[in-house]
Amino acid sequence: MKQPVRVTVTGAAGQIGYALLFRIASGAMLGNDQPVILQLLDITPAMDALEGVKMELEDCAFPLLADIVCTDDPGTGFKDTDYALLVGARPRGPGMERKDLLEANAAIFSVQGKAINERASRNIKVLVVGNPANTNALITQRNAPDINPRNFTAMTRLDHNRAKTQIALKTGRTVNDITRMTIWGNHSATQYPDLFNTRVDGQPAIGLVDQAWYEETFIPTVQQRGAAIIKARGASSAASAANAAIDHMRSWALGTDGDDWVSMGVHSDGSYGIEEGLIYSFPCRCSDGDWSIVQDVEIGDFSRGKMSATERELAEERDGVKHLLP
Ligand SMILES: NC(=O)c1ccc[n+]([C@@H]2O[C@H](COP(=O)([O-])OP(=O)(O)OC[C@H]3O[C@@H](n4cnc5c(N)ncnc54)[C@H](O)[C@@H]3O)[C@@H](O)[C@H]2O)c1
Repeated sequence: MKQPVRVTVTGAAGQIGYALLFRIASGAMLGNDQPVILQLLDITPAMDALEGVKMELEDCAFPLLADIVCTDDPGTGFKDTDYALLVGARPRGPGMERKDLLEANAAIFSVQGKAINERASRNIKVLVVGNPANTNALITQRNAPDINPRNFTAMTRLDHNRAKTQIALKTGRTVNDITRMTIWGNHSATQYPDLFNTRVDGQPAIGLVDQAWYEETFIPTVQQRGAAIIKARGASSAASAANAAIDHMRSWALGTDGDDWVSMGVHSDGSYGIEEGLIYSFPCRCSDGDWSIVQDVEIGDFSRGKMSATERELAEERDGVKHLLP
């Protein structure tokens, strides 16, 4: 049996946490041979609820679950941790402007970045789920200057999975037939799901649908899916978000399949002309616990316009919290 690794989950008492922790403990994220120690971080008022989640985890008698730590102290939550899923975030309250939301989250993620810098494993892999995910990831990264900036990522895998299913449904195939999906940019309504490079059974997806459906139905459906779920369910997506977080970390830790790729919000190195340093979603392949941006993906004028729009939004979000970045 391998040595246990430490996995920190913030916002562990929330609804995504509830859909996430049991799957991490069962081996779905890091494999059936990898024991885990769960380090669960939430705020003080959530400690009773978190204790209840811990009791349920214990009651599952998961063979891979080596220990559970519950805490409201970031220093304890991130101590020696190998993987961190930053789910807890401040939701938008009534009358709250976008700027207020960015600032409230900047406060949370700067504290967590500092704790990661001081306490976590130097090889930590960080996934930010809490919104605005890309900018929260940037804030966390900037507050952890001793850790490689490539170790901080933001989740666009839910958008990626949504887009795969939408094109599979349209073309009468299954998700197994869909490869090379890409979500470019921000996890927001400006994200750009690219069908020019997606393959359906090896054929370019764009050739199987008409441009009007692509622009007027597919793109808005993927971009607005989160809002559609809130409207239908009366609560935001939780199980599908948890599933995407598992997929993201599993791909990063254990690798992507063959010549397929996945979408990850990662530190831009200037690829495709995207401003260096932004946390931007690119097509990525993973192996040996590392990711790389897939190069030479075809970019036409339509894609370029959409990629630039979502890049501009990310630059604006960053500028909105500039005074809070070290
Ligand atoms: N990237 C994506 O695709 C995606 C998808 C769905 C949801 N989300 C985001 O994920 C986040 C969590 O969603 P949820 O439905 O689980 O929300 P939730 O309100 O059910 O749970 C959030 C939890 O975070 C905790 N929390 C708040 N501040 C904290 C802090 N400073 N430290 C630790 N914990 C803290 C809260 O106490 C709560 O338990 C939201 O920001 C949501 O917008 C992202």
